[in-house]
Amino acid sequence: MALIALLAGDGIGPEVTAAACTVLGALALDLRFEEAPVGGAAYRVAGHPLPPETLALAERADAVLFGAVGDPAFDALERTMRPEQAILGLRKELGLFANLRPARMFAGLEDASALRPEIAGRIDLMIVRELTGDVYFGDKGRGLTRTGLREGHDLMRYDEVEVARIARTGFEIARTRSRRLTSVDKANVLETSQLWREVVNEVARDFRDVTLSHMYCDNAAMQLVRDPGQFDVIVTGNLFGDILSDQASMCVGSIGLLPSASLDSEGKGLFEPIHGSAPDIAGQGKANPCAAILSAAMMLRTSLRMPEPAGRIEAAVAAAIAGGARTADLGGTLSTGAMTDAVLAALG
Ligand SMILES: NC(=O)C1=CN([C@@H]2O[C@H](COP(=O)(O)OP(=O)(O)OC[C@H]3O[C@@H](n4cnc5c(N)ncnc54)[C@H](O)[C@@H]3O)[C@@H](O)[C@H]2O)C=CC1
Ligand SMILES: CC(C)CC(=O)C(=O)O
Ligand SMILES: [Mg+2]
Repeated sequence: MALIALLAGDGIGPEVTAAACTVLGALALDLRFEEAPVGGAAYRVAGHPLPPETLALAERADAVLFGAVGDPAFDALERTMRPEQAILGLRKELGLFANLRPARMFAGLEDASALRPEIAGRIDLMIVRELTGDVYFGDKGRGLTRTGLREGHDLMRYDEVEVARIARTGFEIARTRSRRLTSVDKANVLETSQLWREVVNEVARDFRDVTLSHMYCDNAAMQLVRDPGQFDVIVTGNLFGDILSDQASMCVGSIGLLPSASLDSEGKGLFEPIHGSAPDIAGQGKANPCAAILSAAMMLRTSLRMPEPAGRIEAAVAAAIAGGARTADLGGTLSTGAMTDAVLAALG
């Protein structure tokens, strides 16, 4: 029986993970759930956003199902104690360097996209985001300039091994899709990106069957709304991938639709929607649970090697949406619970 660490977190995290668990429960799979507090919820009860017991559970579980962290009540805390540190800590401690964020247009949802329907209809892409390096993990600090001005810094840094392993993931995924890989960087101005591009080109020699192109991040952001159909797999760094995936979500209708898998070198992983804790709608039953439900499907397919129920969940979400089920973010009126019911009904 597979052990799932259930880390619901803050804001809408508990609402959307509950929806995901309801859907998993309907499939009567051989899964056991163990819950632990994380983020602001953990800070409240244990004085730390990532208590050792929570990390230990995540380490011994077969997979982690994660909601979101972030709570405005803790905005004044120093950075290392903020709820968001919990997800960064989990990614680093568990070695989850590869973050897969698929974005595809669901049939019938073109009207919800920020793009024209004929453009939105072509979207089916995978963002492969490096997850344990870059400015989120480089040296950070505050100080004073020589003239007494307050300053802050976050070092952008990658080494060649970190770039090569995420590039390899990008190429391998491209091989399972249409064999087109776009590496996104900012090599015109960043030394880190020049190393990134150099190493991606070196790794490309082992994947001659994949067509590699390079694009600067600012252009990629523009192309994502101009002609997203040109992209199949995008491989990029932590910061650029974070931003581009939120943007991609609006191209397909809502941030409430995009799931993610964060994987280590053996395929063990943490599965979470790409969105945050959404304090503006927390506790109101407004959250779209689809991203969390689809994250549970990614968990089944990727870490637990259960492709059949994963496919059933994905098909049920698509069928519910095709049948007109819409939460407020998609222009509809369904609550989180009613949207989950629509998915359950489509599950049969
Ligand atoms: N992995 C994580 O735990 C993440 C945590 N955060 C944290 O979450 C908190 C809020 O951050 P924001 O920048 O507001 O980003 P957010 O993703 O939480 O929300 C952005 C906007 O999207 C909406 N939204 C998000 N998820 C939705 C859903 N499932 N259904 C319908 N609407 C949804 C929200 O209502 C809000 O208007 C912050 O503390 C942030 O640091 C942000 C991103 C990821
Ligand atoms: C705490 C943030 C780095 C999380 C985030 O925005 C993300 O992973 O998408
Ligand atoms: Mg983000």
